[in-house]
Amino acid sequence: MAAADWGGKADHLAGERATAQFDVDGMKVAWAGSRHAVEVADRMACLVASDPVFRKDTRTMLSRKELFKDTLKKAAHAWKRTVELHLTEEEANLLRLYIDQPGYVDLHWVMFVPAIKGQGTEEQQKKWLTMAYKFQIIGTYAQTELGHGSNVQGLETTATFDPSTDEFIMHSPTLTSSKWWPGGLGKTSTHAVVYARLITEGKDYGIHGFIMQLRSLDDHSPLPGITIGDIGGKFGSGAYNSMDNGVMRLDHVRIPRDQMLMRLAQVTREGKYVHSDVPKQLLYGTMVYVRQTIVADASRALSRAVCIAVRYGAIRKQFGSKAGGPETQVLNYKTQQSRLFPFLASAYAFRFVGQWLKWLYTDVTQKLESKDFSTLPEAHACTAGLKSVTTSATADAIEECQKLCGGHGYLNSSGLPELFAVNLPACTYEGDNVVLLLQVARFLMKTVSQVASGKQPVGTTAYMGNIQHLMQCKSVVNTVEDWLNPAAIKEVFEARALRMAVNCAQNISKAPSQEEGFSELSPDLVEAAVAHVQLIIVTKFIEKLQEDILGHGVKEQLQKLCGIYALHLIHKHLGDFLSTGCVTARQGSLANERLGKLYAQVRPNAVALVDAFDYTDHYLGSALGRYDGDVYSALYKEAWKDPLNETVVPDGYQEHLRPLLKQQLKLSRL
Ligand SMILES: CCCCCCCC/C=C\CCCCCCCCC/C=C/C(=O)SCCNC(=O)CCNC(=O)[C@H](O)C(C)(C)COP(=O)(O)OP(=O)(O)OC[C@H]1O[C@@H](n2cnc3c(N)ncnc32)[C@H](O)[C@@H]1OP(=O)(O)O
Ligand SMILES: Cc1cc2nc3c(=O)[nH]c(=O)nc-3n(C[C@H](O)[C@H](O)[C@H](O)COP(=O)(O)OP(=O)(O)OC[C@H]3O[C@@H](n4cnc5c(N)ncnc54)[C@H](O)[C@@H]3O)c2cc1C
Repeated sequence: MAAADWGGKADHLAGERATAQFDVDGMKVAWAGSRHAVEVADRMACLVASDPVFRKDTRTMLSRKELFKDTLKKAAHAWKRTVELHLTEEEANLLRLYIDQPGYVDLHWVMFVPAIKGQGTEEQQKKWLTMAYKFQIIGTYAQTELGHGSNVQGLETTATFDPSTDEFIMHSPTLTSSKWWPGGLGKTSTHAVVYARLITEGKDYGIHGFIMQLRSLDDHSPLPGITIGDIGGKFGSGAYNSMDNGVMRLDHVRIPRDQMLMRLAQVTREGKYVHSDVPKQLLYGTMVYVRQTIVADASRALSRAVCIAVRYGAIRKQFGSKAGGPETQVLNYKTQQSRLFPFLASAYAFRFVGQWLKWLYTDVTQKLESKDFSTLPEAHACTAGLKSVTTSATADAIEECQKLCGGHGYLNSSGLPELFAVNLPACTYEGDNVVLLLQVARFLMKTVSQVASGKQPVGTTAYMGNIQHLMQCKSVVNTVEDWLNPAAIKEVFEARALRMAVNCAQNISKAPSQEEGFSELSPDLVEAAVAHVQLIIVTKFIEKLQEDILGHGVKEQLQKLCGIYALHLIHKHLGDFLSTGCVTARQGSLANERLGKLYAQVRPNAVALVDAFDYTDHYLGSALGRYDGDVYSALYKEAWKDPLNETVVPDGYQEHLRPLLKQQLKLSRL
């Protein structure tokens, strides 16, 4: 794919590609999940790259208004192409992904539609989804308010049932109850799933979802009683500013009773509140769904940053050998490798755990359909924990990739500033990462207490059942090579996670109350949750290696990357491993020694390993990460596109620069 995109020009990275010790096509399949996935992704990426409407090379130079209009244009064009080409859902999602510009359509497909699917009755789904699928209406997900985001139970918007008219009265009673942040709400959405406190017969039944029409389908003006607008510019140029995150206030707006999403609970014609026999946590189901997709987004964002930094690192040269030999590619510096290759390994690790999480989500959804709710807590903990750990690591890594690319990484044309700005909020949206890790910790504390009372844990906490062994085992690693053994790696990760969780549980039990103990111990609980989630990622990587993986040398490269992922975590969190007694200081330094050897083995494969992500130059959007490695010409060309270069003498010269220079000159002659 990328080779076609490159169009036969000189390949400055050809030497790098020639040193690869594995079949890149095979790796593309392992990365994408199947040959079919590679093929569809290629087709959609090419469709986007070859269409001038989807150009994005001057995006960071547009004003907010221009950028927003450009987003509307791209979204409309994408829909036109979807219809004309009869794209499948899979193809349409990929098309949207490769257009690579956040916009109202994300909220429509990723939150509005799933919220109705998950919380609407069959009748409601039929009515609303029929229109949503044809884009006759555009929807968003309006949950967060000015005063509350994390604490969903603290939302203030009210939905009061009026039996005299069979309607709900939707109202924002305070300034802090204004809806604040929903994407697409500001200027685009015609409808929303609005979360509000349901009040009927004088009683507050807490948060429920309601479908509301916000704007006229004739002239797009807000409906009576609705004040609506954009919340203002956000971090970075271009980036998330293409999205019209919005504010909305409701002044006693009436909607029919049947616009309450009634799968989980109903209000009868008389105003009686009736709860279905499903857990009330299903109200949060849309967030579980989206958190799962965000893990895949994180691996994609991280892999883009790594692709840019690896390719550029192979082109960029600084300093020669003392004997006056050729200059060194910065990728050959050991410090560069030890900073960058853990990100390369993490990109693969997050990709595979994301594929597994998608499977878990599908499995849980099928169980829910047959009224088996037993795996819901684990699905919540896994999606919350993996969303948190992968997005935090990705944001940090993109920032570090900018530094790995030196000064040029700081230019918009490197693609990294926008990538960072677009992915940074993933640490906050769909649940602040710390808040979500505390949810994981809550789940772990429950599991520890169940284990203590003799219950055998299952799924991702099954390892806790091996408590006798894991609480006292000592790692058997004795040589550098021993760290190649997946069982030895898994054992120390399991022991670390379990011991940290048990320590927390013991310390909480010493507190005057469970609640006080949990609050006091929350920093430790967050670390215990991270240890558990990292264990899941390591385990899923190891399990991936047990599958049939085709292609010469592909499995061997993945084994090395798995080793790097696990051992860099041991190195980074050595304090945890030492303090819980899972490894000794000597074993820690053996792990680091092994890591250095793995970096050296990955080095000749580095460029091919990022080629396997199969990104077009269009999608990558980086002068530094071009497939052909022609970095300097690209940087030079990009610079001239800047609006400042439209004139040789800048605007403002006559008013400000000339008088200053003239005045100083006059003074110097006095
Ligand atoms: C159509 C297909 C499309 C595919 C697309 C592919 C192509 C992709 C293309 C482009 C990619 C771009 C897409 C990116 C889109 C992203 C857009 C993002 C826009 C952002 C949206 C938002 O941010 S929406 C708002 C999100 N808000 C939050 O997340 C709030 C966080 N807070 C909470 O979740 C809760 O309040 C919290 C869990 C923190 C606490 O809740 P509370 O009720 O107080 O609960 P608590 O007492 O702690 O727990 C009670 C009980 O419930 C359990 N529980 C909590 N949450 C859940 C859950 N979600 N599921 C199940 N169970 C849950 C909890 O564990 C407790 O259990 P027990 O301990 O009592 O057993
Ligand atoms: C780009 C973007 C897009 C968004 N899109 C949408 C959307 O489409 N629809 C929608 O409804 N919302 C949306 N949101 C809102 C988002 O879901 C919330 O911002 C998010 O859930 C975090 O809530 P908050 O802003 O209230 O943070 P706060 O909870 O106020 O967090 C502030 C700080 O307090 C800490 N904190 C909070 N509670 C605890 C606790 N219990 N223990 C320890 N520390 C705590 C947090 O860790 C954080 O450091 C979006 C947000 C962003 C940034």
